[in-house]
Amino acid sequence: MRRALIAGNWKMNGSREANRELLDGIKAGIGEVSGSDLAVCPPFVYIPEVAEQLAGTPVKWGAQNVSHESSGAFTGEVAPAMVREFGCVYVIIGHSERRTLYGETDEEVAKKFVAARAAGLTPIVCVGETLEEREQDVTEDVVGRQMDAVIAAEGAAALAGAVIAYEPVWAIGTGRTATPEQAQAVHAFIRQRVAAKDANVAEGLQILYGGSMKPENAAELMAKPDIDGGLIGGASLKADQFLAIAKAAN
Ligand SMILES: O=C(CO)COP(=O)(O)O
Repeated sequence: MRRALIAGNWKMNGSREANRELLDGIKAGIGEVSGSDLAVCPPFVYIPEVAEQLAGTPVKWGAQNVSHESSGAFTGEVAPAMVREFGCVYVIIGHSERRTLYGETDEEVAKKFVAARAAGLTPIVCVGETLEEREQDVTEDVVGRQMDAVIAAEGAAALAGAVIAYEPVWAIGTGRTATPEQAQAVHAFIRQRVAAKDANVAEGLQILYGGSMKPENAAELMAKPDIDGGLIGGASLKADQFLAIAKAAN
């Protein structure tokens, strides 16, 4: 039985004050959540403060991106070991916003995956198709290609303990969620893609859904056999909504 993971991707949102309020709210309600792992991924600058505020709670934290380099003349970049030093357990890799707005390629994502693992981080690798790709009926080609790049980097065994997030680009921040059936179909495809190389790793792999997941649709999505949690954007900025989604995973 795979454990559920509910991870909040705060994106470029928050302030010291807003973060404290959000985390206080999460901490106050955490007692009612059982059976699933919780994590938040704030912007880099807030990580040390978030780490202090979450120390000793069951909520883990992570980064939204890292460099594939470990140190050196890479202005503006942050190395995996640096976020690890501040207690990050997770790092989101290859979010569609990074792929589309910052030109991250499958190869770049694969390199970041390798670097994150080498630093002891758990990568949450994002994959997903655009609306145009779905309409052209090439969702499996796109997601298969994105998965293959990561699998090819170090072999399927490297996915043991990693996390995949299926985030259809057309569902992110749009209020338009994939139906549980649409999501399940792609999740099953992803698991199958890994199983073709390593059945054990595929069986244990946490595959999250992301894209307008809300308290109202979370239970239905996570009831599907291959949906093991959520990567939450907007709803992770409200303690009550984030907790309600976590409870829906119970
Ligand atoms: O991109 C997402 C999480 O990484 C999803 O964002 P929303 O939940 O705001 O649609």
